[in-house]
Amino acid sequence: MAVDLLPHLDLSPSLLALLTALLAPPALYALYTLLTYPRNLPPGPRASFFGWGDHRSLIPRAKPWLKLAEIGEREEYRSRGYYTIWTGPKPTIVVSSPKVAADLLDKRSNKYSSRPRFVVMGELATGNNALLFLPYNAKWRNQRKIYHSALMEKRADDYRPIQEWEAKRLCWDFLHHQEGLGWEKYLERYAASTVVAIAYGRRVDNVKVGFVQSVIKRMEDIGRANLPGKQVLDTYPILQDFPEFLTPYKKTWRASRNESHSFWMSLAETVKERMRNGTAAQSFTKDLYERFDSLGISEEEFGLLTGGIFGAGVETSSGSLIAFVLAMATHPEAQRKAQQELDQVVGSSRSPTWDDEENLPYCRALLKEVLRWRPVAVLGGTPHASTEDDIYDGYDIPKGSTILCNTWAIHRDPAYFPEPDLFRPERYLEDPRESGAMPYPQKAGHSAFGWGRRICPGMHVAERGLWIAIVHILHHFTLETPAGAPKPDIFAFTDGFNSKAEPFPVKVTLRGGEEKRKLLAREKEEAWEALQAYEV
Ligand code: HEM
Repeated sequence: MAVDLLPHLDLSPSLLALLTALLAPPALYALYTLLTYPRNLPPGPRASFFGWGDHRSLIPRAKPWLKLAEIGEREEYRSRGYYTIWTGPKPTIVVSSPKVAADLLDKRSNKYSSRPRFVVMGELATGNNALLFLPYNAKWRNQRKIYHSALMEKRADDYRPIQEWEAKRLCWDFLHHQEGLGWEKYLERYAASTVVAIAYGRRVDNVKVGFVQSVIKRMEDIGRANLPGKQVLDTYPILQDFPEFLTPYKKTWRASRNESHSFWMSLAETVKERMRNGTAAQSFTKDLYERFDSLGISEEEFGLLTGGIFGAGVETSSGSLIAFVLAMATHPEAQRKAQQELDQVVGSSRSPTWDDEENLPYCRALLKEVLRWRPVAVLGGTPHASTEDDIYDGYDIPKGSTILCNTWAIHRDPAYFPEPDLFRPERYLEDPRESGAMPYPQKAGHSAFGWGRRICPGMHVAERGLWIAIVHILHHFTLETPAGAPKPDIFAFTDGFNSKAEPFPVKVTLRGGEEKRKLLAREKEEAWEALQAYEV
């Protein structure tokens, strides 16, 4: 009798049959995969359970990029710049070298532009309709084309006026912050307002309003849910096929999907309402409503596309601006040089404008260095997956592998960025051949916006928004650590797939006297008037 084989467990035959039915398919699948998998994968740390699925215990749930970077630093992987780990039935290739990331995701983007299977966020929570989690398929291509048409470099210029007006409003906020904590909320408001204006043609005067808080919370939840190895369902998608009574969470995620859809559509509805009464400002949502019939998307895709801008753009932009303030508070020399350049080019009687950009190379380099020094999307945003078997550098990378680019490690590779923790905009002005640094394989000089065909479609809008805010702040204020306060810790960053600096106190000093104050007041009034078109 089968039960006698397990004398200590008093299992009834029917329970045993049920257990066998449940466990046999995954066990056979695991065995099949183990036996048929290529042996010649890029080397990686040993996993204890027959090399199977056990690296999750090696990688902490909090800030995994640090441990992943540390493994990449080990003697045996350092020169190669990548290694294999297992967090489920498919291998994950962790990349910490700029060259390898560019070789795979940029140069071979035809093979490396998909996503791993995201059972939770992709299938259950968004019904395979959200661009960020979609595999490389026709639906993804269609959505990507829609984003491209609205956010490409030329179209990004259309959003410059709103970014500039909001930068003036931001300066007004900074004028009223003397020293201490709490200044981040001004940057969060700026980021939310510019991004929401692009998405829905409405501005945000206070980040505490319900719909903004709701999106921020949603993004934090996604961030937490989306870290590698965090979701057992993503690790073992086969669990998804288990009957509903064994997987009650499916119901919860379905409810969450419906609730999200209603939320995104309620935001879009406000645009429709204003289109009806002729008061809608230009926005991505308005544009999509006008072209809806020719777009070939469902209503759910529509809600996720319009909400996606909001979701993807706010936390990333504000986190980058917070990193900028951290850099200024800890590297006064860089701040002084940027201010000198601004004083020479702009003078003190006006604020910088877009026309000044080409004459401000140091400020442009400073923005690049912010994005390099403390990238918000520390693990490259969302991992890529391969859609074909490949051989790289003599190693097999089988179809379906996850490619996890550890941007934190990539941006700290000393061969490309000597003394990587130093904030040094000069890196972007020096000839790499003279400075001894290797030329970065991506044209931008950093990978803060990702790689290849999945590269951030909002990067042009984002860069413009960061640039105009940064030059306004630097031109009008000096940022420093208040007297008596400890120097901020440049390594104190939050967890989540978008990571930002932990709060630290800052002293904000106006660069100039009464004339400067009057200039800021006047510009704020002008901006305020122009922004009325975006008030709801
Ligand atoms: C400083 C600000 C931003 C940073 C650092 C950033 C970074 C990133 C990164 C690293 C990715 C993943 C790329 C990859 O998979 O290789 C990404 C994807 C994405 N970003 Fe951004 N982003 C920013 C702002 C924005 C803005 C303003 C928008 C919209 C207007 C946006 C929309 C998106 C979308 C829709 C995706 C998904 C693309 C896809 O999966 O095909 N982002 N972003």
